Amino acid sequence: MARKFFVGGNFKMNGTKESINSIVKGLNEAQLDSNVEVVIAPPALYLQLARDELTKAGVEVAAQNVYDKPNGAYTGEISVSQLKDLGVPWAILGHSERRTLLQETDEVVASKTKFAVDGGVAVIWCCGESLGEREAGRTVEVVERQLAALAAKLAAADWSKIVVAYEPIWAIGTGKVATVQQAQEVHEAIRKWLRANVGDGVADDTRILYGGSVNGKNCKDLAKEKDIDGFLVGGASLKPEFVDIINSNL
Ligand SMILES: O=C(COP(=O)(O)O)NO
Repeated sequence: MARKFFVGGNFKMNGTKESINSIVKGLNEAQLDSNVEVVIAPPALYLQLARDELTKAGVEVAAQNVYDKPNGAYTGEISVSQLKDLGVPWAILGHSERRTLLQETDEVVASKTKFAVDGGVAVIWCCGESLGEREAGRTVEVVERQLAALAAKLAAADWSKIVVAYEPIWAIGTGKVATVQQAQEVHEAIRKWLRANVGDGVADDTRILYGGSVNGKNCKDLAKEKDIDGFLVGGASLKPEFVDIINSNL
């Protein structure tokens, strides 16, 4: 099955009602490649606004986190069932900023991912290594460790609700994008791991996104790589060039 190109916009803890309205309006009016699946992830406080204002076919909204328990006494957490109630079909989980700043472990991320998928919310699952791990030649080892923790929780059918995002921590927010070769090498290793440990169908069908200083200029060369199926974009998703990244295959 051909993998549909996928571009996610991770707004992180940025934006106001006005700025998010403006981004959504811009997407509603933009000429977007119809062969691309687009998901934007505003801060949780603005999910309803984005959901209600978004009219563009092929563009959905995502939360930036969920909790892995049913509704209840979990102050401050984000509920899967309430995302469904709001009509939010996606969540970004395991972002390196939550793994490092909030100490989310491989197991916590895997548990949240399984809980979200079981609750009907599809997941952009993030992985990636630190600069120290890359310099020590441990990139693939780290990503495989993260994948193994995820696979241990998932049933085979769950993978159809998962998009993998490889985001080298040293490229996030730094302007230092991975080279095409660096990115393709890790994407190829991820797909190889999926083939060996989950199966051919999941390996062939799972979109693997690259994230880390993607912009309107570097996206085209990255998009040409056989195992790069799209992007998870941070800073540039807040700018008009996000449309260029969505259209990077045109
Ligand atoms: O964290 C990122 C990437 O951020 P930047 O594009 O700003 O490097 N995506 O989730």
